[in-house]
Amino acid sequence: MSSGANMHITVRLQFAKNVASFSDIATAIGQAGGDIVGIDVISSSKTHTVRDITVSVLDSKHADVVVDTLRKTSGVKVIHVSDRTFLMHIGGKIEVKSKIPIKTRDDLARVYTPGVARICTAIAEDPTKAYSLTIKRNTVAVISDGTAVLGLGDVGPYAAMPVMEGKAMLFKQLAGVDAFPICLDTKDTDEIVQIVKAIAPAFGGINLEDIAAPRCFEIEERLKQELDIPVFHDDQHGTAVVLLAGLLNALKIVDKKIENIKVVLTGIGAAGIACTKILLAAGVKNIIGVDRQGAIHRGVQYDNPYWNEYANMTNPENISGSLSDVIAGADVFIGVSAPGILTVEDVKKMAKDPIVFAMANPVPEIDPEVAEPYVRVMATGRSDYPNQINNVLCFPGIFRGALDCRAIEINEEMKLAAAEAIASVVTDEELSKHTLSRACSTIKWQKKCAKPS
Ligand SMILES: NC(=O)C1=CN([C@@H]2O[C@H](COP(=O)(O)OP(=O)(O)OC[C@H]3O[C@@H](n4cnc5c(N)ncnc54)[C@H](O)[C@@H]3O)[C@@H](O)[C@H]2O)C=CC1
Ligand SMILES: CC(=O)C(=O)O
Ligand SMILES: [Mg+2]
Repeated sequence: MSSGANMHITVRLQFAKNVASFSDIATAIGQAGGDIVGIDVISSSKTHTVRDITVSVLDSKHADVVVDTLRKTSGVKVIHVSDRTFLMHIGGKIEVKSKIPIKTRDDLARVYTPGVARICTAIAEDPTKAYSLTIKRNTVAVISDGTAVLGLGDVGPYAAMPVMEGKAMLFKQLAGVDAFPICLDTKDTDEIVQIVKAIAPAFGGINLEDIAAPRCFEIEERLKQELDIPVFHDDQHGTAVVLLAGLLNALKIVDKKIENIKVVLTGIGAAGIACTKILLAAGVKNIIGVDRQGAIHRGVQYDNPYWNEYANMTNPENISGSLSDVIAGADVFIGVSAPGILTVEDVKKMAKDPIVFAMANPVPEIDPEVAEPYVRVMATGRSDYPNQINNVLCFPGIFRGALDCRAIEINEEMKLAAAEAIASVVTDEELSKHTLSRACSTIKWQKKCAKPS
């Protein structure tokens, strides 16, 4: 399955009018499996035409095939190839803007020295004034060490930036929260805790992102203890909230009760452990976690202490075996693990009306188009398929609520309330196997989360 969401390339071509026609070009692209979605004439002379042809392709390899085919077409010269997703990232995706124009010396004297000194003094005398006189009350730090970026793994702090910039955009656009991407060039737990504590005065909340398990658990716990602003590991709690929201709606479609279902969840890391905990809190009784070595069960001493704890709270029948073994009879599959690990054969073994949430990004555990004929409800984490179950449905709104009521934490009750609120955005009349969730719907429910803690 393609990892490039809706990948389009734009190829600028020059072709000699007496050698090649546009239909030759269209045929070449079609034969290479590309789909023309746009044509712009750039210039035309008696002998040559230059056109920008935008082509939908499956992925980067497929793009190379299309371009190679064009290069081999007689009379055609490829001038350059661009990718609209790359174009969107040139120079980064966000910027800082002033709220007040500085037009006069008087303005300057008030926003900056000497006027600003009186503001500093006021805050020094009463630090809570930082909430009214600085950006703190509406600003969140998006912190990553780049060790578990989407499902790409440890790609490092530089490569993590596009995701963190994207999260900052979503905070702003969906909930009006100002967010800064901060990617740290360290994997040391103590150092990360120390750095985040040291920068905390500027922020009203800390959103930890894409920090690998199990280190993420300690970092979050210590920061929660030591800071008086909400600290929220999005991959754990944002994911858990949206998963529960999606499941509540999916269960209505299949008419099953949460306490009766069997759930198999793959990927017992940051997202998987938090998803399991919220499902247990919501009433699921039978949940089996599967990681690379198979089902997590009691009777094994795992090196990962979180898995020993996991074995004690899940898998009531203490079943061992591979994903293919334990999936038999499951009502729900939840994947927060790795691409392509669920097969159609596995899905066929599930109970009647299977619910499959293949949430790994960017490539899910099963291609939704392959799974679709065998499942009742299918969801992924992607924006280019129906039923997006992605923490973007949660983190902007839950922080909006937390900042507005100046909450000092985001607790379990707030997460459950957020899940129910997100689920409720889709009304019973609208609910169908293709409208489980509504992406970008945080504005409507965020107010419900904004209760003082
Ligand atoms: N849709 C959404 O909103 C979200 C999706 N995710 C996705 O979930 C995945 C995991 O993310 P995190 O929990 O943050 O990472 P993590 O690194 O904390 O955990 C990943 C876990 O998956 C396990 N795993 C890897 N390959 C596996 C396989 N073949 N079979 C079974 N288990 C396997 C790893 O051993 C590890 O325990 C990523 O693909 C990520 O993009 C994560 C957060 C939100
Ligand atoms: C969506 C997200 O946070 C992830 O895949 O890591
Ligand atoms: Mg993430």
